[in-house]
Amino acid sequence: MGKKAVHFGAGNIGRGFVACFLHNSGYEVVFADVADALIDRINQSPSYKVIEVGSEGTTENTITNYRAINSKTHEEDLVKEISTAEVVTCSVGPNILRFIAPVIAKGIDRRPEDLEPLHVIACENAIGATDTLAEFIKDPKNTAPERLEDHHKRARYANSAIDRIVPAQDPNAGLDVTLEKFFEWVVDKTPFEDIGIPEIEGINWVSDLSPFIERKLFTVNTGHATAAYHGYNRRKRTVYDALQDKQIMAEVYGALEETKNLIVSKHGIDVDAQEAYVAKIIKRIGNPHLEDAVERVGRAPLRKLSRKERFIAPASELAEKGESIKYLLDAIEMAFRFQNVEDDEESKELAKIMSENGPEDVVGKVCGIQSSEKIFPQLVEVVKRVQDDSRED
Ligand SMILES: NC(=O)c1ccc[n+]([C@@H]2O[C@H](COP(=O)([O-])OP(=O)(O)OC[C@H]3O[C@@H](n4cnc5c(N)ncnc54)[C@H](O)[C@@H]3O)[C@@H](O)[C@H]2O)c1
Ligand SMILES: O=P(O)(O)OC[C@@H](O)[C@@H](O)[C@H](O)[C@H](O)CO
Repeated sequence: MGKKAVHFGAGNIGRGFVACFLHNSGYEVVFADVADALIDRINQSPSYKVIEVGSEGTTENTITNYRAINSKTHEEDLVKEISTAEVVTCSVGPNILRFIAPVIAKGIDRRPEDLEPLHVIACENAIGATDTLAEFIKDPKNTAPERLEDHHKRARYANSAIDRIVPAQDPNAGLDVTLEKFFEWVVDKTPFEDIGIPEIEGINWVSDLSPFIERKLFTVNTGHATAAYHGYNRRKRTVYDALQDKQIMAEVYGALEETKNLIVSKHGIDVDAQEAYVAKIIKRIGNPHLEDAVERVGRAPLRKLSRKERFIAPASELAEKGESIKYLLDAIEMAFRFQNVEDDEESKELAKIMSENGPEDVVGKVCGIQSSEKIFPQLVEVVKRVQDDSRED
């Protein structure tokens, strides 16, 4: 039997990056998703294309050898697939991990004793996403407590950092995915050391993931979101359009200068290396060949304004050290102004929270920051300004 991987979330990063790398490494990919039309299309199309675009030209990769299963309506079929797969990956969004955990738990529980443990790698923009998924899987609601003692013989969990810009796709593109050429997929190898790492070409296996995920989230995603939120508030359509505005570009540089101070001091990363990384990221997010709408990059503002995320995590740590966070606060203000955006439930929920709570409560509820923390009064000022402006409108 050939190698098999189950991938949850057949969306942009799922089809365009994770499944592409699994396929190129010889895996059959079983997609698990909940969108019927997408599942039907996958099962009816023997191949799709991954199209890399950039200043160096365009290259195409053809992906084959896959199937798709609806994880809601065909749970038993999926449990069987998971029980015999070598790898389970996911790119569903950090808030969806709790919903995919039950079926993965059942698949793990059913795993035959003669198989190596399942390798589980969550590919989300979040610190410790695989740990979060593992906690849901091991929750007594999903795995019987008496099965936990030897659970490690059936599954192992490795955190990862995944980086490749995949914009929302043209609705007429079918399953094809257009994305940037650059990619980085870094995975913690330590949970797999005694059982062997899965052979997936392109993964950088490391012993300490923390510098990689923080550098990625607090540079790529902080810069990206800064451009998107300023861009949205100045009626720019794409991140590229936003970066053509000199003031927005200055805000992005400013925010990344601030996070650089944290990344360099916290992880011992060389200043020159971080500056080169920042320059490369600004070029990547400003890729004129990617039509990356500010609404996609700014999506889910409650998640992006939460405690461990791209703005509040670095800004709160910098504030505790007495360092400047002016540009991060500007971006946070723009994120609080990202309200009632079409098709973005969190932006609607944000508007509701802003209209029903005082600024101190908003900072606690949305950012998870306590009044004893140094950043608290600065965040309260930001929220108050946004609330005052909405009342005037
Ligand atoms: N797009 C990018 O540039 C990029 C890059 C790196 C990381 N990521 C991360 O990857 C994740 C997915 O992002 P995306 O851009 O691919 O989003 P997307 O919306 O294109 O894809 C998400 C997919 O998950 C599916 N899904 C939703 N609920 C599900 C469930 N309960 N079970 C199974 N599938 C379910 C959706 O139907 C959709 O197909 C996010 O965490 C994102 O931060 C995205
Ligand atoms: O996926 P999100 O919502 O966490 O963030 C939006 C973008 O910044 C993100 O998808 C980037 O394109 C990606 O992280 C690049 O690696």
